[in-house]
Amino acid sequence: MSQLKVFADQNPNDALLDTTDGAQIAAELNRVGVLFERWAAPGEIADDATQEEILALYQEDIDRVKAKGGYQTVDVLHMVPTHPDKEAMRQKFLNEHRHHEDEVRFFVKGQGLFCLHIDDKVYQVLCTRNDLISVPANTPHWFDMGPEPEFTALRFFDNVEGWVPHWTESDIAGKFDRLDQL
Ligand SMILES: CSCCC(=O)/C(O)=C/O
Ligand SMILES: [Fe+2]
Ligand code: NI
Repeated sequence: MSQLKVFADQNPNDALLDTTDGAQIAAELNRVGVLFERWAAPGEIADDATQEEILALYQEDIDRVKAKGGYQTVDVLHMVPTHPDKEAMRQKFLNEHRHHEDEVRFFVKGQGLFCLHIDDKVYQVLCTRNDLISVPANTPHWFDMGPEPEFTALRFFDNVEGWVPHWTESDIAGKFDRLDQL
């Protein structure tokens, strides 16, 4: 189930808000410029569905998001607990970073924890199946896929280079709970 926890950035132990209500999650995030949507499932997706099949299933929504945000490319990131580089990939996303473009992700399957550092707050957003999140460009954030990652996500990019991080060098991410500690 999707979840939002909000913390003061200096106090990782006491959540100011903890909700699983989709409308409240969207409203709280919208207040700080983050888009959160829950999409209707397009039907069952086979475990062995190809990237092309997944993109075709969501073509209408993809076209809408691309047109609205001016995104050029979309890819499908598929993570499984048996991925040989899962620990290295987890560590990479776990360091606080920014992108010079919006971070727009849609969860086709599985889950992941986005942690957004906005002003003096940290917004921990557990995204699950059918969730879209759009984080404005240059927002400091980190992401935890957990020790046994399992998700399929659409990633929208406004450039052809794809994923480009700019590390903040802050150690804040290490002070907050991870996906396996929620
Ligand atoms: C769910 S897509 C992988 C995470 C990612 O691309 C990112 O930038 C996390 O901050
Ligand atoms: Fe990111
Ligand atoms: Ni930069």
